[in-house]
Amino acid sequence: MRVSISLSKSSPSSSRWLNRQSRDPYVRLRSANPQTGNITSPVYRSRSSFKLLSLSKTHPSILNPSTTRSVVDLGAAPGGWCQVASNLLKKGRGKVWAVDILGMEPIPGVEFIKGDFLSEEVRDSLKARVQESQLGQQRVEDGAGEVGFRGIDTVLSDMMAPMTGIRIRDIGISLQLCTAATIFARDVLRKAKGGEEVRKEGGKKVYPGGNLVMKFFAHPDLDEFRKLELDPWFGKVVVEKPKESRSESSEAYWVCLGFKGDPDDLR
Ligand SMILES: C[S@@+](CC[C@H](N)C(=O)[O-])C[C@H]1O[C@@H](n2cnc3c(N)ncnc32)[C@H](O)[C@@H]1O
Repeated sequence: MRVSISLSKSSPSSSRWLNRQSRDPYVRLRSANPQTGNITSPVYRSRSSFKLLSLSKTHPSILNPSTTRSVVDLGAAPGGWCQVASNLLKKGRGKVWAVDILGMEPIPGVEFIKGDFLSEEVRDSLKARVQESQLGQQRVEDGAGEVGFRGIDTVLSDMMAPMTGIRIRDIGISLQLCTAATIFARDVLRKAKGGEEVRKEGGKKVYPGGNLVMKFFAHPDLDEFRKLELDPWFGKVVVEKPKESRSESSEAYWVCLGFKGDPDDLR
């Protein structure tokens, strides 16, 4: 049996989607030459890029060209967030490690692993690569000697599996992905050193320690997750719904600033 997909006889839902895409300013902006405004090949690979640009404008410490040197991007394909991160860090000496179940075209300065982040093997491989690369770099900079793992400056997670429309299931998947990303982030993020103070830069507070930016879907179970698993571990946790995120979507982002480490060790 041959199955054909036709855009000419579109179903009501695909017409709605096409209609929405044609009216979406961020879909158009994605393809506009920043100098001329003419539509060319896409500047960013995804509409999501504008969400990260917006989040980093509000919270500059998550991708700061002079202080951020290492970024991990979870659920990275097709690569919009990686583009934003590697562009912002270009002036410094930043490096990005990215993971996705789907493949991704290469981006300079980004090391990509194709795999399911829910698999322990994939998480271990990512962690090993990050640690090895960072230690290698420090050995060169410090002229060998005893060097430790400095820790990652920012972990980003825009991971989301395709929505099933069954709310309880979609929330369950979101919780599962957030749990995996949080456990990983706790393992690799740079920890604030004892005595390091919150400082101000450009009128904004900068919390010592690494940062985690993570997509979630609004639900009381996820509020509970934040209270138990994020708030005690970071200097500050805020919920952001960038204007580029569609209002009909219940997605939002936790911006977790200043990783403090295990609250039990701090008591
Ligand atoms: C919203 S898209 C990310 C878009 C990306 N931030 C960008 O700007 O191009 C969500 C991504 O999460 C990925 N994803 C979902 N579950 C995953 C998993 N278990 N492991 C790895 N990637 C996963 C999907 O394959 C998808 O590419």
